[in-house]
Amino acid sequence: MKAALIGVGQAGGKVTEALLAEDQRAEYGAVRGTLAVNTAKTDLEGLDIDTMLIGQERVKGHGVGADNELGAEVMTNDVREVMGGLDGVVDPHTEAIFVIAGLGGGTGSGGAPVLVKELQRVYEIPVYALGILPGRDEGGIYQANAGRSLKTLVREADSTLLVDNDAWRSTGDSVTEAFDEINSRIARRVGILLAAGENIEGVGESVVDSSEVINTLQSGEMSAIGFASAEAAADAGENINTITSTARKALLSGMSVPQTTEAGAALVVAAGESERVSRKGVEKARTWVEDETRSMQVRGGDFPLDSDKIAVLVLLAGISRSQRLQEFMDRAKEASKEVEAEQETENFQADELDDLI
Ligand SMILES: Nc1nc2c(ncn2[C@@H]2O[C@H](COP(=O)(O)OP(=O)(O)OP(=O)(O)O)[C@@H](O)[C@H]2O)c(=O)[nH]1
Repeated sequence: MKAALIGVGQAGGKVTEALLAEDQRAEYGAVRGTLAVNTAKTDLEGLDIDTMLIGQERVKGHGVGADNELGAEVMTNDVREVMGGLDGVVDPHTEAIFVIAGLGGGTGSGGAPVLVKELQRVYEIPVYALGILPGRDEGGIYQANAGRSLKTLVREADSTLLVDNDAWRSTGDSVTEAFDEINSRIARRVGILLAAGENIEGVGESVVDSSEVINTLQSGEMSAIGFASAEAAADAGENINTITSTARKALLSGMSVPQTTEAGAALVVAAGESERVSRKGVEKARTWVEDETRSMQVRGGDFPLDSDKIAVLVLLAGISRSQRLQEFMDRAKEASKEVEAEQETENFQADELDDLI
C-alpha cells in the first residue's frame, strides 16, 4: 500500500526513519512520505527525514518531560501547522496514514491521539496508529501515560497496531542498542505489511493485496503482528510443512504483543522467492491460524522476497482478549492511581481503562 508515515515524539521519529530506510533498502516503494514531529529540538536533529518542531512557545524546544497532558495541549495548539506541513507527505495516491509514537512518554503519547483525530477529520483514507507500549521495567508514569494514550487512540484511529517494547528485545542489550534493534525489527516486519500490493522491482508482484491488509486492520480496534523465518528448500513442494511450522512460531513466540492468540480477523503472509513458497502451505497455515485464533476471517497470501529463507508474517486484528494486554491495562490502571495520588491529578480516571478489555 502507498503509505504516509508521521512520527510523533522521539520513538515515533526514530521508528519512522527506520521504516523509510527499510523501504528504500528493500526497494519496496511503499513509503511515499514521512515527517517527524517533536517538541524536543535535539531529538529531531539526528533524524534523516523531514522534521517539524512544535510547541516552541510553550516548551522552547526542550520536550515535555513525559507530561502527556502537556503533549496533548501542545499538539492541539499546533495541529494546524502540522497539517500544513503534510504537503508532499500525503498525496492523492496515499492509501493509508500511519501515526507512529511511543505511548509511554509525553509528546508522542499525548500528541498522537490529537493528530489522529485531526487527520480523520480531514482525510478520507484510513488513519492507523502504530503505538509502542513501554516495557515492564519502565516506571509507573510510562505505564500510566501509555494506558491513557491507548484509550484515546483506539477511539480515534481505524486500528492501533501495537508493539510491546519487551517483545522483540534481545537480552543483554543496552537500552540504546535495544531500541535500535527493536526499531529495525519493527521496520522489517511492518515494512512487509506496508509493501503488500506493491510491484517489487525485480522480484514480481505480491499476491497479497493492500486491500487485504486494510480490510484486516479495519476489523479490530487493536492489532499486533507476528513474525518468524526458517530455512527453505529450493522446491515449493518441500516447503508445505515449513510454512505451517513457521506460522506457528510467528503466532506463538513472535508476536509484537506476546500471549495473543485470539483475534477478530487475521492475515497470514508467506514471504520468499516465488519458487519456494507453496500455495498449499499458505492455505494450511491459514487454516491453522483460523483454528488457533478462533477467527472466521483469516486471509492468506504470499509476498515476493529475494531470500532463500521463508518468512511468515501474521497480522491479528481485534486482539483485546490478549493476556499480555490485560496485564498491561491492569498495571497502567494501578500506575495511574499512584500517579494521581502523587500529583493529585483529577483529570484522568483510571476506571476509564476498564471498558477497553
Ligand atoms: N521501540 C522504541 N521505543 C522507544 C524509543 N525511544 C523511546 N522509546 C520508548 O518510548 C517511550 C518514551 O517515549 P519517547 O518517544 O522517548 O518520548 P516523547 O514522545 O518524545 O516525549 P517526551 O520525551 O516526554 O517529550 C518509552 O516507553 C520508551 O521505552 C525507540 O527508539 N524505540
